[in-house]
Formats: sequence, C-alpha cells, structure tokens
Amino acid sequence: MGVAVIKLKNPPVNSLSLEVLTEFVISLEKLENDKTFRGVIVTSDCPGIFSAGLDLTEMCGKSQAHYAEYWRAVQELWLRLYLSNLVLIAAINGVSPAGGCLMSLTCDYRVLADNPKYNMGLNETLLGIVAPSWFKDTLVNTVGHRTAERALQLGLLFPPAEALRVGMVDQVVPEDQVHSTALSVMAQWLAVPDHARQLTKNLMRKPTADRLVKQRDADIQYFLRFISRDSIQKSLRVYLDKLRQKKG
Ligand SMILES: CCCCCC/C=C/CC(=O)SCCNC(=O)CCNC(=O)[C@H](O)C(C)(C)COP(=O)(O)OP(=O)(O)OC[C@H]1O[C@@H](n2cnc3c(N)ncnc32)[C@H](O)[C@@H]1OP(=O)(O)O
Repeated sequence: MGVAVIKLKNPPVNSLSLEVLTEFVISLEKLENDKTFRGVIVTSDCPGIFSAGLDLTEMCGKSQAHYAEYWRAVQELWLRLYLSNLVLIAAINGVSPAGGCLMSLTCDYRVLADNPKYNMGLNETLLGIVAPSWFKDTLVNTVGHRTAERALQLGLLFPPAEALRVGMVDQVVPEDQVHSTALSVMAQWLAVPDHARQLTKNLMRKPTADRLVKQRDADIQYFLRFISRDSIQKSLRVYLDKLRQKKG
C-alpha cells in the first residue's frame, strides 16, 4: 500500500545530531517526491529508546556558526514533518523526551508501547532550558492549552497510561503489537482520498507552521542568544555530566 518505514538508528540513544536531522530530511523529501509512497511509519532501531531528543553535544561548547546550522536543521525537520503530505504514524517503541517527543507529535497518529519505562513529554525546563514557541504550539495543538501549560512548566514526562489519558498518544498497545497496530491504523488513514486528507491537514497545521516560517531567522538569532548564555551552557554541561556519571 505504499508505506515506508523510517527507523531511527543513532545508537546508543537516537539523539538527533546534525547528521541524523539532515539524513531524516533527505529521506522524507525522497519519499514525498516518490508517488508510490503515501505513508510513513516512524520508529526506532534502538531498543527501549525512541529518541533522546536533540543532541545536547551539538548545543554545548560549539561555535555560533554551528549553533545556527544546527538550529536551522531542527527547524527544517519540524517543518517537513509537520506539513508532510504523507500520512505519518509514530510507532513509539521506547522513551521519548523533549525533541524525541516533539518528533512524534508532528505525526498524524501515535501508537505507544505499553512499558512503564517509556515516558514521553517536553522536559526542557528540567534541563534549565525553554521549549521554543513552536514546540509549545505542537504540544498545545495535541493536548490542549491547560495540559500543555502544566506539562511544559513542570517538564513532565508521562508514562504510557498518562500519555493516553492526556491525549499525547492515540493508542497504547503491548510492545510486540506496536508495528502491526501502526500498519492497521495506516490502512485506515490511507482509505481517505489523499487530496482531501492533505488539504485538511494543511488547513489544520499551516497557521502554526507559518508562524515559524515567517520568522525563521529571528528564531535562529533568539536560539543563538539563548544557547550562548553562560548560565545555559553551564546547565547543559551539568545535565550532560549527570547523564554520563549515571553509569559510574
Ligand atoms: C529558545 C531556545 C530554546 C532551546 C531549546 C532546546 C531544545 C531542546 C530539546 C531537547 O530535545 S534537549 C534533549 C533532552 N533530552 C533529554 O533530556 C534526554 C536525556 N537522556 C536520557 O534521559 C537518557 O539518556 C535516556 C534517553 C532515558 C536513555 O537512558 P540510558 O540509561 O539508556 O542511556 P544513558 O546512559 O543515559 O545515555 C547513554 C549515552 O548517551 C548520552 N546521551 C543521552 N541523551 C543524550 C542527548 N539528548 N544528547 C546527547 N547525548 C545524550 C549520554 O550522555 C550517554 O553518553 P556516554 O558518553 O555514553 O556516557
């Protein structure tokens, strides 16, 4: 039925490095241009981890030019996913904090594996950083304003039952059924004529996407100022050190 599977593979935690973002955009572009494909299942090849989100090492101790290039790539992937003409279904087979969660929120439907470890949410505040307005918009458009406000301020990571309750995911299923469920949901979405579904998706999403499109450069400048602050660099270093020391 013209369904591709994109399996994120950047071990150990599928962090969204510049390379991963760039490759993802290229893969999506190819699929969008190949009329034999109408849908994509986005999933992970890393056991237990859908994606650890943006690659913290790309945002720490690097040059301004690097931060600008990185942030443009983050914007690009979000825009491509959010406005994709393809049906996108996230088969979430692992934990998905921050950018990992955001990626799934850009999809049309989310199936999450029922494993209490598989938390998801926008936890940026816990790192001492702030989710940008378009991350916030994506969450608000999915779960509503009040739930998003509480989740964002507290940096909440929701276990599967809670994620389902607040509408962050559409279905929670046993782990071994995530892929088959995503496939059967895909069949349902593909039963709708493409042009009508695509125009409707655009109607729902374009106003949100346009807010970023109209101020992409300003958004990059804002990111540069924010990420270059000594206090933010320090917070990121402390957070990364904590992650690294967990093993020791
Ligand atoms: C206006 C400006 C606004 C700026 C907004 C910026 C927005 C940012 C959004 C983001 O996505 S920030 C990233 C948020 N991500 C997280 O908080 C997740 C952090 N990671 C974890 O919680 C855990 O790693 C995990 C995903 C639950 C997996 O746990 P596990 O025990 O399996 O692995 P670890 O031992 O923790 O990690 C292995 C290895 O990977 C490194 N690592 C983990 N996450 C990241 C990451 N996001 N980026 C880069 N590297 C990461 C970790 O440090 C370990 O490295 P080591 O060298 O092997 O010790």
